[in-house]
Amino acid sequence: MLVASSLSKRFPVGRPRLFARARRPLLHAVDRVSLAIGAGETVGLVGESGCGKTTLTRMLARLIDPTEGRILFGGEDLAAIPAARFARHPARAAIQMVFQDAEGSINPRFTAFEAIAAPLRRLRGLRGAALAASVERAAERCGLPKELLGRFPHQLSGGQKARVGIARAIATEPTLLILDEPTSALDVSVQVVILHLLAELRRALGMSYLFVSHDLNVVRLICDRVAVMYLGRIVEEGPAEAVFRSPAHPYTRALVDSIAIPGQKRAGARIRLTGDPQSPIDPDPEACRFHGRCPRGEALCGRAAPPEVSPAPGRRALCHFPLLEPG
Ligand SMILES: Nc1ncnc2c1ncn2[C@@H]1O[C@H](COP(=O)(O)OP(=O)(O)OP(=O)(O)O)[C@@H](O)[C@H]1O
Repeated sequence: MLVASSLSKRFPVGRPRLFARARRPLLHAVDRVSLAIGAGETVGLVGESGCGKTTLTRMLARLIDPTEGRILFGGEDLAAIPAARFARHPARAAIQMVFQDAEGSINPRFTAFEAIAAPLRRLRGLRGAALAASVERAAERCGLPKELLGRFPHQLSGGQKARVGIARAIATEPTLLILDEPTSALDVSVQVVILHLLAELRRALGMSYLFVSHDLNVVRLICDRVAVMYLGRIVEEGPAEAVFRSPAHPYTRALVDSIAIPGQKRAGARIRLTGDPQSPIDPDPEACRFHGRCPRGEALCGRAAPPEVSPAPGRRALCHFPLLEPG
């Protein structure tokens, strides 16, 4: 349904140069990422802080412009439409985002009703009774009683605010929902309820999800496929269950080793990460980004970009020395 290919985002950093031709250093936040999200599919996106997850999701939702690459959606390359113009594009209603911080993403001066109504007004042109009916339908789907719609964010609990954020995102009946750590600011018990709500909505409305999370156990539970990011690149991708059971990339192995997976024993030695990641500023294009931190790394990894290997059908990893044995 959505196919991103070779998507990159580079930010100029450091002080602007006196001479326009002198190049500023570039921070490679997202580097040649390709990712497909099928209809009705839930794809998880994981990786440590600063690896580029938010930048990638913001490009896919066309909140920021990619430096290069394509985003095919509904037969059109969305990357070719400037972000400023995308605000009025029909696909804007079809791709919606749910943010981590429901509190910060809802205008404190808006009631719950107004927050949910805003995208319906802007993107669907609804007014009056039709607008009220759509707001109430979205709220009801998210388990928000009508009586709460007149309240301001500070008069709502964390769970209720999360429901407002989700209701606002589904109000325009999107086909793709991008969820950026949607439950990480919530208490554990509320997280479970919201995850159930999201699963139910996906089934009822047939949406696709791109689900960004730090919580690998949640990703494993709810995602069909998972993409693992490291320093701007997707280093491994495949069916969530298979990737978590037997990671091919040493970085994925280290991530999986850092969590306890209920009911699963690990064979072989654990991989523990040491050292700091490389700098994302003007990285060496001829080296693996994980080189220096990778326990399987050899001289070749610092000299040659890693090839894409396929450890099994539907799986891919970027590595010179993937772990191909079953975990
Ligand atoms: N506007 C910007 N200008 C310069 N650098 C930026 C900008 N936005 C993000 N970055 C850098 O891009 C890299 C990726 O950041 P991003 O927020 O996408 O990571 P993330 O994986 O979402 O992290 P987190 O999980 O902490 O939110 C980081 O090194 C960050 O400092």
